[in-house]
Amino acid sequence: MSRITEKFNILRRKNEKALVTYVTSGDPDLDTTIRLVLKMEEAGADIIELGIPYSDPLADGPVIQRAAQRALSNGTNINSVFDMVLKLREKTEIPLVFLIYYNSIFRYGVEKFLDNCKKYGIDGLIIPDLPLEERKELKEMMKDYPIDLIPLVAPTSEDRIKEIVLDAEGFVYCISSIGVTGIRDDFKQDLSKFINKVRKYTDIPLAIGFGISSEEAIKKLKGLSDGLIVGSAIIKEIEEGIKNGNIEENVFKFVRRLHEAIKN
Ligand SMILES: O=P(O)(O)OC[C@@H](O)[C@@H](O)c1c[nH]c2ccccc12
Repeated sequence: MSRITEKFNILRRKNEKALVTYVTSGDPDLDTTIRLVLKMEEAGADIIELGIPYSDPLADGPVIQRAAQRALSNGTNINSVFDMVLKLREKTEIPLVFLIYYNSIFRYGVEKFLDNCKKYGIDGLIIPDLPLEERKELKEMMKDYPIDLIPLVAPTSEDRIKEIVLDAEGFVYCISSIGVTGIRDDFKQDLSKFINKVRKYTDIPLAIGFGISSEEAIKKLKGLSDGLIVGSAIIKEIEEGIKNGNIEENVFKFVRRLHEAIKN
């Protein structure tokens, strides 16, 4: 069983929801990313999404794009991220999920990439630009790897939802609304309808992401799914921290508040 599935099982037994937090690897540098992951875990994050910075991130909003720019400008690449993960894995067993564009995997070499994910202890992959066709191929290649391929599903037709979540592993990433990532917080009334539709076709845990940036939003949405994902709002805390020299403290306090909101 993957670390991700194990985590959701433990939480489910305690009747708790998962807090999933996102950071871009190498923003502002990889040593900080290590400390941030450990701080977020200490503050109560259950699963960590690690972004691999990419120059043409079509699903990313401006905040995450800025994070990628900072990471790329200090030379962060897939190999240096793997080195970082190796160091992280000496210190934590928290489930780690890569958020990576397919283009990057393809250029790196799919098999080499999967081998390294396994070797360094990456538990899942979220690939925003993976077409359904390539997905089948990748899925086939991944069957001997202990890595979950986590699908992204947006509000769309029921047939499409069914097809996307059919062979989901780890969790299903439910996109709260159409568009790019970013701070939004005005969720459509029919979000629960969409989540129920997804629920009809899979027993895998569901996590909602896109636009969740406050304790209020967490309280409003936590009843709908098994987990909630926060990205841009954390990057904003990092940006504040870059200005003030207290990145880790900012992120710790913010994630702690999100943790309180989701658990109570
Ligand atoms: O930033 P937000 O709105 O809080 O959404 C999470 C999101 O940033 C993170 O999961 C993510 C980062 N890059 C992505 C690309 C596609 C889908 C999701 C993502």
